[in-house]
Amino acid sequence: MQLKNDLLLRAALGQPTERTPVWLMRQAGRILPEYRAVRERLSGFKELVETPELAAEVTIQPVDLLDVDAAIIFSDILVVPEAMGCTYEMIEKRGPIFPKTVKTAADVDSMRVANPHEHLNYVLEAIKVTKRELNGRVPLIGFAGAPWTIFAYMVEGSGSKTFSQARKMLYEAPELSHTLLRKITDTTIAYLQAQVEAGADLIQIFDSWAGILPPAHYKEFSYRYISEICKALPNVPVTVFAKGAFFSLADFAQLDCQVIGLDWNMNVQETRQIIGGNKTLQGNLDPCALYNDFAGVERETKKMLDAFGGDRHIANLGHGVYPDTDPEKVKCFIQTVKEYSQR
Ligand SMILES: Cc1c2[nH]c(c1CCC(=O)O)Cc1[nH]c(c(CCC(=O)O)c1C)Cc1[nH]c(c(CCC(=O)O)c1C)Cc1[nH]c(c(C)c1CCC(=O)O)C2
Repeated sequence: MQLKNDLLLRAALGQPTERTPVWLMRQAGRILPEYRAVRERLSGFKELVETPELAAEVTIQPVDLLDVDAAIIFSDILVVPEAMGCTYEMIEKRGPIFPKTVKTAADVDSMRVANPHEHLNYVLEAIKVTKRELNGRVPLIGFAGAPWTIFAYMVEGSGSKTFSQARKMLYEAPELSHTLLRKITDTTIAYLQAQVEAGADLIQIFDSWAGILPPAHYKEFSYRYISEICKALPNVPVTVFAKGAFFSLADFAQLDCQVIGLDWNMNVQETRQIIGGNKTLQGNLDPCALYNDFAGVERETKKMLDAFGGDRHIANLGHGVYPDTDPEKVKCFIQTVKEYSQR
């Protein structure tokens, strides 16, 4: 189906746009009272993720309420370990935990390469329902975690400041680590290809825990698998967002992907120089800039837009929007991008 607003796709592919497209990582979620209303009727986060009609409803909420230029399918990166046999629980106000972690050769052996049509069909259904209900208003972004970030949760068993259990495994058992990363990568490739078949218009890979690895480990245990995933998705624009991976940007310039996401620590001009002119950059306002008053939000957003200079840019935050952000400030960010970037 023809998209009515294809700014995101054109910007990703380096085609001219009348203005800079804008969306927010984690736009579907707790910042919206309308999301919390849906969520409160349910047993928990997983019921929402696993019920395609409800997932579609909250996916579309930010398009209706915030007027963003893209929808991102409501799901989580942790559905992948679950499909492989490592189930998660989402604990209110604390985050995810995995009752059974993956550490030994027997644990790794017990993990399966998931078949997306069998083990993740609820996400594919949610994409189909969302595409139907969006009716071409804006593109739909599909996503998955990078294998290293998924590995980190499976081994650690929860969020962590250091993920020292996961990093320890890379030193103690590098081959076993690769065996697990291989299974995660194979699952992720099949899953993302299925998302594209189901209707996803662009794919984003989240490497949320990129920044905790030393550069050599990053190259060996993360970058090479991301590179493989990009190569397996030749027919759709791909965004790689690796938080904290400033040390790997020269490698990222070589990826078969169209867009590189910047976190708020990354210097825009330096990143552009390293990446070169053939990729689009996405980002990178500090999520905390949205705690400013309205004039401050406007000022910081304009500064960010000036740094990117208009072309080959998708406006976003440097990481997910924080749950206690005032939706009116989010709207101010979006409106400022739309008005100030008019060409
Ligand atoms: C690391 C990571 C996770 N999940 C995700 C990442 C990568 C992006 C990043 O770095 O932020 C990705 C994610 N999670 C969610 C989305 C939905 C789409 C969107 O971006 O709007 C996306 C893209 C929903 C969610 N995933 C989660 C919520 C909150 C759960 C709730 O409704 O109570 C939502 C809306 C829960 C979640 N899921 C995860 C954690 C650590 C937590 C708890 C802390 C938190 O809330 O941020 C794992």
